[in-house]
Amino acid sequence: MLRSCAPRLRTLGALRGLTGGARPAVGDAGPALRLFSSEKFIDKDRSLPNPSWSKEIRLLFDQFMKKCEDGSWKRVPSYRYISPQDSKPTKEEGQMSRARIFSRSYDDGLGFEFVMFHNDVEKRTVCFFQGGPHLQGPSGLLHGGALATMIDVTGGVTAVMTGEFVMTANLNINFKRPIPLGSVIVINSQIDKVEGRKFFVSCDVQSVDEKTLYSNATARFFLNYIHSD
Ligand SMILES: CCCCCCCCCCCC(=O)SCCNC(=O)CCNC(=O)[C@H](O)C(C)(C)COP(=O)(O)OP(=O)(O)OC[C@H]1O[C@@H](n2cnc3c(N)ncnc32)[C@H](O)[C@@H]1OP(=O)(O)O
Repeated sequence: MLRSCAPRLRTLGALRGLTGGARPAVGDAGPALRLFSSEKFIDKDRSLPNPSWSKEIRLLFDQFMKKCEDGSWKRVPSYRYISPQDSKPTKEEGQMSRARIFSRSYDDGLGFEFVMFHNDVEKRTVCFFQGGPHLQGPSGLLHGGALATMIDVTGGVTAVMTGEFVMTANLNINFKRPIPLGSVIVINSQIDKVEGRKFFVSCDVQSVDEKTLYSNATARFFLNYIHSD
């Protein structure tokens, strides 16, 4: 029986519903923003171009927004918070009142700049990602943990759009080639199989011209039941 994550689940389900089947505005997840608005607080959808986006990621964005016109693809909105309850300044004191989604915790251009598009029929998600200067690992290269985060989130979104609220059970990543910091990469993620509450996902990470395979990964995401006591 789902309890404490029910509101979150409802939200994710509703968000999935919006992106999965609702009447979407062209390429958008429909009125998803309303899910995150309250009288005082409207969380900004961060999966939209901002001045830090390079020409390359903007071009990819435009290409996929066109693919959304027939409804086969949907742009996945992305916010600093995962549910309306989080999106309003929480009543919690101290540090926890500042909790937000890790991959949306940097100012524009400094960290994770990305946009995802999901295809419900093909059960796959494409993420265009541009890693900012605060994600540096070895000099001039993207930190492996930053790439792992994007693989985790992209795979998680692929499962969420197919299932409901998920938790990552494991993530197996092969780092094949270093990724120049600031470059745009393409993360392709798909559901390989679903066994009960387990989603088996595979991802590959390529350069935009598809000439370089930077990484490949497999992951398992679990529908996260909160067992009744
Ligand atoms: C639109 C945008 C929205 C936003 C969308 C954003 C998506 C965000 C995605 C990021 C998500 C995260 O980072 S989540 C944060 C990182 N992950 C975590 O903190 C997860 C911590 N771990 C757990 O909560 C738990 O271990 C679970 C939920 C993973 C599994 O617990 P459980 O459900 O109790 O499972 P349990 O009964 O132990 O085992 C059930 C079966 O699964 C198997 N199993 C259990 N763990 C594993 C494992 N790690 N790898 C393989 N198999 C496993 C067991 O062998 C057993 O097999 P059998 O006997 O059935 O054969």
